[in-house]
Amino acid sequence: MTKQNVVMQEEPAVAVAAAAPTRPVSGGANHARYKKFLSRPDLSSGGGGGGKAGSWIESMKASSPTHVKSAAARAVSSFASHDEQDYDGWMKLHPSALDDFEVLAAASKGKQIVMFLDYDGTLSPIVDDPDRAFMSDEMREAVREVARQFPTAIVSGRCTEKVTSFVELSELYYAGSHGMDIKGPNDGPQHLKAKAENVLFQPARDFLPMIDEVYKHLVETTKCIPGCRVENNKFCLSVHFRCVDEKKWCLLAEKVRSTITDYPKLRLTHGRKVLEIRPSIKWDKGKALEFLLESLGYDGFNDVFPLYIGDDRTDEDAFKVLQDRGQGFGILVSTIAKETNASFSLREPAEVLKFLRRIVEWKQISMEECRV
Ligand SMILES: O=P(O)(O)OC[C@H]1O[C@H](O[C@H]2O[C@H](CO)[C@@H](O)[C@H](O)[C@H]2O)[C@H](O)[C@@H](O)[C@@H]1O
Repeated sequence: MTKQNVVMQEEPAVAVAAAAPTRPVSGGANHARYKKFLSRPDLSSGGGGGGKAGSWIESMKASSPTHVKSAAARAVSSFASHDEQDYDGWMKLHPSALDDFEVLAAASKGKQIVMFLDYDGTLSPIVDDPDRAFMSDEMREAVREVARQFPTAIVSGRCTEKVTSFVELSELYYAGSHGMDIKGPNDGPQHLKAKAENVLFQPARDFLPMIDEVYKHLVETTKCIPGCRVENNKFCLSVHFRCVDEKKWCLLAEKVRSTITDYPKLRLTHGRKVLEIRPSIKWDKGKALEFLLESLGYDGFNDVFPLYIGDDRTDEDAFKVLQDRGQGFGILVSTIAKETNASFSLREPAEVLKFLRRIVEWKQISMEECRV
């Protein structure tokens, strides 16, 4: 494997899209159940192509430097020591899920844990090339063990096919394209497979031709910008600027802005060094979490305990759902202090690995104790 530039820390930008009228869309056997969410405009954001490229640039710049600062470089900079102070205060509000594991375990005692895992920056480190964001074999093994103990879903901005090919575990649920492409496991115990058939859901299916058209247009118009990369995530698009010279960000923002101006049914959000274009439907990772809980038969039950681990701004929708339901916990993966709806934190994928191993071990011990 080629050595990748692993990114240590970043500040995510805020979402800056605008409301656009949406049309009802269809998508799979579960469409009727979730129709109520689909015809509403997304009021949390701005408008299709509306807004000025300048404000986009501010959001793009709110991210950390394009390339990684090494741990050593951070250690010697005064910026790092100031940051560390902020981080210590923040950690009091969002304690480490490893250090406070017992608190978390006690809260879930006697309840059915359901595990939700983001992919990039959570199970795999952030690297320059999105096609090479592989997860380690140890991580895969840990996720496999987790799925043996608890229903487990991967919730990602990537298209379901791509994230499935990275994770390579057929016993999981997958919610790709920011939750707009949900499918159940192909594998596993019969009772889970039966439930899985109820899970296929694609609320933005009508947008496929539009997304394809915009993808082709963006590939064409951004090809003059070195380092820019447009990724087709099936129901949404990612325009990566991690490897674009900062001097060209304005040009890139303008090209993306002018493209989506022609598509008022699309909206723009920001991720980690990425502009994300998606349908203006009221559907996100939080809605996907609720959908999966309901499909698994846990809706309305007090004895279910969802855990959601993620690093990105798009994961906040899921953290918020858990906070509003007063159920389970969100765990934010971050090495810096950030505003979040998550209750706990972990610093990086290496800590996620430790946490996953720990929860499996805890579950096995609890089961042993029940037997004796
Ligand atoms: O929801 P996620 O699973 O976290 O997916 C969000 C985006 O992740 C990927 O981009 C990010 O990771 C890349 C690889 O480390 C990195 O190069 C890029 O800068 C990050 O934004 C993925 O490529 C996107 O399509 C996802 O939307």
